[in-house]
Amino acid sequence: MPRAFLVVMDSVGIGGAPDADRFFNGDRPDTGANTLGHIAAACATGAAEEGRSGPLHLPHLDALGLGAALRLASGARGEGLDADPVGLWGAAQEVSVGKDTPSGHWELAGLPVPWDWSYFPDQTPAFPDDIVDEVKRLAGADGILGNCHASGTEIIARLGDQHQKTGWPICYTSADSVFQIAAHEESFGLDRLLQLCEGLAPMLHDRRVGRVIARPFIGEPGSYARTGNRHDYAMTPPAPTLLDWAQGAGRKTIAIGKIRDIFAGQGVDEVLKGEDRTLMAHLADCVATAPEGSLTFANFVEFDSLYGHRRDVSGYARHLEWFDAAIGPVLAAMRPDDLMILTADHGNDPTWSGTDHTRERVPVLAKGPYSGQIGIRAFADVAASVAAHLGIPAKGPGESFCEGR
Ligand SMILES: O=P(O)(O)O[C@H]1O[C@H](CO)[C@@H](O)[C@H]1O
Ligand SMILES: [Mn+2]
Ligand SMILES: [Mn+2]
Repeated sequence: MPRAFLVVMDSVGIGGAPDADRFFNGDRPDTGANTLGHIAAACATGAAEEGRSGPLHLPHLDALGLGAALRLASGARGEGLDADPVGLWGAAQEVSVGKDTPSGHWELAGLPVPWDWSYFPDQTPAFPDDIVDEVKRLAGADGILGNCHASGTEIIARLGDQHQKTGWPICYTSADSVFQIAAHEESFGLDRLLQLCEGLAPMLHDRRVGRVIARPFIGEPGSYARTGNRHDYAMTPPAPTLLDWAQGAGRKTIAIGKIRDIFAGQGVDEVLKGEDRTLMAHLADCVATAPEGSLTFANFVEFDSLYGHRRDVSGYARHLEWFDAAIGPVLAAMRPDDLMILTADHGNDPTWSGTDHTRERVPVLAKGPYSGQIGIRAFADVAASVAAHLGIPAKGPGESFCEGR
């Protein structure tokens, strides 16, 4: 029975979104943002030489059509990405009115977000008093720190010391629909932070704030570092997604990385977590051993969290090159009737101003028993195509691009 592997390279956008002018980093619209295109250009001009060198080298992804998808989506020629695609390839654009991770993943899974998320204004204080009061009550603290838009690494460097002295949680947000709480794992306590976030989440979900995110960190003043114990408390998807369709059809569903959190556990049978390098080993194991008819859904977050938000062009290029080298043997180990789709959920152009995601089209690259160009599709077509390949009913608005190919 055919198996499917849906792999999201978090934030690997390819520009060209027709509605980019309606999304912002600070005051600057996202018009012209192009994560892959600008990284490739920086590499070609010698502007991304930390820990790597020269033109962007992605032979496996390019053979699947990454460079061709970039040209199709945005008209940009990615220097070094010139292969003639061998598989099924194209691009997709989002309709949900959010450039965040849940919006992108839900829509890829066949569920465009049917509402506008709530966002907090880019001002200080950013949060209304009743939310602040609830945080204080749940934390047993007399106040909060932050209460503003911020980058997570910058705000713990700035306020970590004060946090340790007062015991007040550091609360911040971004251009996404998120309420983030940073606290020291030892002086504040990891369990206490997780309980705080879990307790606060229902109030914020009721207001259509998509996620409350625990951001634990360790260390001393001047050397604070975030840990892998981040936890997202996300709103439950308002309707079944590809994961539920597959599970409902009796298929095994395996979530690699953040997928369970993004879907609030809905439709997930098994969870495999870790850093991206560990996740690639999990993906390889799933290709080797996942049962007939199963769906494996993976998210590789470090493109976004370690490099995109940090506006680290060399780091992003390094991670792309690591991913490309590591995915090669995984692709080679697939069975003839397997389908693997490699795509992304939004952009996060590391050459752009600000530290937020960028509205972009995304690549859709597939290895499996299909080939050809699929054009510029809807995100939801990915779910419909996976469902068609698995031979299960699709319940979303998408159309399969596998049919007849
Ligand atoms: O700057 P950090 O804390 O990494 O935050 C980023 O991560 C959040 C959730 O993915 C985004 O909304 C963005 O704010
Ligand atoms: Mn994302
Ligand atoms: Mn992000």
